[in-house]
Amino acid sequence: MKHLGVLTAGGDTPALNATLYGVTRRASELGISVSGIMKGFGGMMDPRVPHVRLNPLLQPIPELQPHQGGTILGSSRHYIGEKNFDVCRVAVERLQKLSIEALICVGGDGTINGMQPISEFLPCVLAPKTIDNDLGLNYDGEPNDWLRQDPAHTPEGVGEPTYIKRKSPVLVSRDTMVNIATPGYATAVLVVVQGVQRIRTTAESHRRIAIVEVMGRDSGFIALGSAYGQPDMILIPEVPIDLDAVETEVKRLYDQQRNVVLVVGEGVRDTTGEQLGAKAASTDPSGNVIFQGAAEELKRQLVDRLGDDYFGGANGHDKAERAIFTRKIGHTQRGGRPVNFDRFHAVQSGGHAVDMLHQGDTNAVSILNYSERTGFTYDSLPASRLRDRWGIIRARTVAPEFYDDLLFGPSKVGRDYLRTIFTEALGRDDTEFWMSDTFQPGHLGRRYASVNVDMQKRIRHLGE
Ligand SMILES: Nc1ncnc2c1ncn2[C@@H]1O[C@H](COP(=O)(O)OP(=O)(O)OP(=O)(O)O)[C@@H](O)[C@H]1O
Ligand SMILES: O=P(O)(O)OC[C@H]1O[C@](O)(CO)[C@@H](O)[C@@H]1O
Repeated sequence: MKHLGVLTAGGDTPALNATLYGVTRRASELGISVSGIMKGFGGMMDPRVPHVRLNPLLQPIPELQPHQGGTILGSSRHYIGEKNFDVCRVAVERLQKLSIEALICVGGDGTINGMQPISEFLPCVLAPKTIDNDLGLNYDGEPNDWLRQDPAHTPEGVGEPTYIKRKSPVLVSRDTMVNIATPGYATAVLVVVQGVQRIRTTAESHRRIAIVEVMGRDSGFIALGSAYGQPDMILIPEVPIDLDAVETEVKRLYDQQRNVVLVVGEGVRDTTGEQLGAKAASTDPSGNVIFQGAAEELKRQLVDRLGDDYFGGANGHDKAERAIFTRKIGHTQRGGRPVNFDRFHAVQSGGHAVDMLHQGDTNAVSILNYSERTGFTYDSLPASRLRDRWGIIRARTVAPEFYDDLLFGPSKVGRDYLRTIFTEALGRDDTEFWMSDTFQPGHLGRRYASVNVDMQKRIRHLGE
């Protein structure tokens, strides 16, 4: 192999450039040229194939910095369709005209679906990324435990098939997980933890209830990690919200400490299965639900239940509406400098993806596993092992073993999982960077220099 392509697809994470760096560094060691395709699958589908040579003379270009958040290639949710083979064949022919012999896609579960039809024509490997930490399995064989009920077999006899998961045959723990964590997750949790700690003291001062909404469409891993910020209650999408239980606990806490901090995953559901934040739902180009606000909806429900009288008098609030406030941590979770854990593993994962292609793997995923005996190790997983028998890849969710719904937080097994990732997630250079960079006087008089400006100058097109 002399030349490979790489692209970044889906939502960005702080560790994408680190993965691109790992790809480029390992490829350079092997004497392989790397071209970055701009803006995910969208760039591949563009007849002019905008691309940038990432290692001319087998040296990474200076714009490619592993500690810089985001992706210098840009990303998109450009939809291809899993069976759109004709379009993919034409796109691959264009890559071949650029002499690209294999492709690394940096992305999440959606990206594997996009990669699937392309892998019919070109060797492809996925290097995982996603702040949601939902790419992987709780245990080997998990997709085989899904059952489908066809509408013909339901009393109504119409509608879409429904899927339910059989109870897991193993006790899930960090040791059973396939791909224990995805680059980007640790940094997102850091941002959430800092947010929760800051919200706490203002909620304490003003005797308020704060509802903090964090990302994670179907998976509560980010919410679970917020436990490091010591919120009083964590609500995850995997466990339907019992509003009576939430109200009782909120009142108990508020009566005692005159402030409460709740963290909610954006995808939390009520007991009917409806997502709180999707009441006025719309979707993005990949078909993912765009949430309107689970925290706002939960606030509405608590305002109704607690009422103005509860907060009046000694607590100094006229209205429940003022006493309860919401904050979305939002896209700050996705940006900025990646912490040491993400940076290190993203670089390794990118390098491993190159080795996988070099060894002849295709339609496979570079994964990070952990066991007490070996520590962290890299492995290769055929993408098909993530699919159920109907071909669906499901977001990995927080296993019941990881969450205690009476404590509204991580269980012992969940805490063991978090410790494995976070105890050494920060490096000394993370704090040094923070100290030296945050109030650097030079920032005051200098405008932000976007890497996009220099990257734009490097873009080449097919035929040029
Ligand atoms: N079923 C599918 N068939 C073909 N392409 C798909 C499919 N699902 C997603 N894709 C494409 O894969 C890319 C990434 O998908 P998506 O936006 O769902 O992000 P992701 O890889 O799951 O990462 P994240 O959810 O963490 O942002 C997009 O370009 C999307 O259109
Ligand atoms: O930036 P966008 O396209 O609004 O996407 C937001 C979504 O992407 C993610 O960050 C990653 O899938 C989700 O947690 C979130 O719901």
